[in-house]
Amino acid sequence: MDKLLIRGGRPLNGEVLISGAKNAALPEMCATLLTDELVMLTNVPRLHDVRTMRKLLDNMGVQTETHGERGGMSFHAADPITPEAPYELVKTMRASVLALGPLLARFGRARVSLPGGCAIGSRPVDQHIKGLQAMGADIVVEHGYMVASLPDGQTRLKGARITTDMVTVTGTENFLMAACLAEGETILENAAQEPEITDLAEMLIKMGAQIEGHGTSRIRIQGVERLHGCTHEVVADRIEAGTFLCAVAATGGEATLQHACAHHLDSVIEKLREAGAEVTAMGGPDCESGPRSHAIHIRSAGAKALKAQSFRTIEYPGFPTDMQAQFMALNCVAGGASRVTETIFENRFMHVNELVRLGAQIHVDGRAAMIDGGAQLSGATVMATDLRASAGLVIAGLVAEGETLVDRIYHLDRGYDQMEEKLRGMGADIERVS
Ligand SMILES: CC(=O)N[C@H]1[C@@H](OP(=O)(O)OP(=O)(O)OC[C@H]2O[C@@H](n3ccc(=O)[nH]c3=O)[C@H](O)[C@@H]2O)O[C@H](CO)[C@@H](O)[C@@H]1O
Ligand SMILES: C=C(OP(=O)(O)O)C(=O)O
Repeated sequence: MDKLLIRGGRPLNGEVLISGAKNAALPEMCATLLTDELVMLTNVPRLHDVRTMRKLLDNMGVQTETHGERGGMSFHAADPITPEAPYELVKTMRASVLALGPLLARFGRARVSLPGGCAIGSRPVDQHIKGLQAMGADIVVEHGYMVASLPDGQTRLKGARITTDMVTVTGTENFLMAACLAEGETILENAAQEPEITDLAEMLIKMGAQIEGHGTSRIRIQGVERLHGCTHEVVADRIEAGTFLCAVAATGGEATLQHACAHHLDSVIEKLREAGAEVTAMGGPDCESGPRSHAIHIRSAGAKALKAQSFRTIEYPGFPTDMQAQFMALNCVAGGASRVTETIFENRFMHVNELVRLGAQIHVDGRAAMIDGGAQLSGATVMATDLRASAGLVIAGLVAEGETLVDRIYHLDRGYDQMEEKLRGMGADIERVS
């Protein structure tokens, strides 16, 4: 099993290229199931989850191919397609639930295993099921599978007004994809507003979908009979960018994150600025022109010169839960006390015990973690427990004195594209060991 060996205490400097977003690429790969024409994605990140999703699509009968160095990947879901996502392929990946909406919309039936993914909470899919049922699907859960079909004589889902009990990212994506091929109008109330949803909607519009209001809490979709092929560039990964920003803030240094869009990270950047780091957005106020014209510059005098910041995780545009562990690592070494409240997932503090092993001062009380900053971390062997927890431990290792060994980095490989190469390129002493 691979581990990361980090010798801490070096500043990070230079340039780093931010990859396409895992959380946009995965739904967009599923969206290719909505048409029998060829779909080309570019800027697809090289990640374990992407490879798993590709295997899942291959297994259904989709013809997939990679193209060139720049993350090009084509998908051709021509008939016959087996509308099934088996447990063996989906057990490590939550995003597999995103196959349900497109399969049901195009083929009128689907059999999708209940998903796995990071162990950060119970993560039910009741809202997905309820929403698709509102669109006329019959769905039963049996033997660990969601088995979905349309009533006899019905060939398409029906448009519906769907109001979810809470804001759900993959739920919104499933309904959005399903609604594109449904009969009539679907209105999604309480929709998630994450940039990855906007990116997915823009891809679907290129495929011929009629969508309005994406990026707001009310999305309106007019169903069409068929969608066609398109070429689409995956939006930059704001969480990868945020992770590198926290790493540079903690170690000190000056770096430019190419292709990253500052606007997608407003809540994190505001906290970094309040902490005392200098962060500059480059390439305009929004990200509509695509990832390649944007960058973020950061300069930090190092954690000792920064002030720890309290925050609460909340849906976009609030502070992302996927950045909680990384910013907490920064708070451990920046000066002063802070409070981090996790409101999205009930079990997303598993990195705390590992950070404590490195010398951090953290006390957890329910959904809040109280951190006494200014810790002098010292290297140790720590265990990665989930994707973003792993990233938090890497940041802590980069500032800790001596050697830190981060074990179980298969979690990290699910969602970060060549993280250690990128960090090494910025001056970190980090290597992968078996
Ligand atoms: C592949 C992907 O894009 N994953 C992201 C997605 O996960 P994911 O889409 O799984 O997270 P959701 O937005 O659905 O979850 C939000 C909250 O709603 C609850 N819930 C959700 C659906 C449901 O049917 N029932 C239910 O109770 C969840 O347990 C959680 O407490 O959004 C999360 C929250 O921003 C991010 O951490 C993940 O990185
Ligand atoms: C928790 C995450 O991923 P997933 O939803 O795929 O488990 C994440 O991206 O931080």
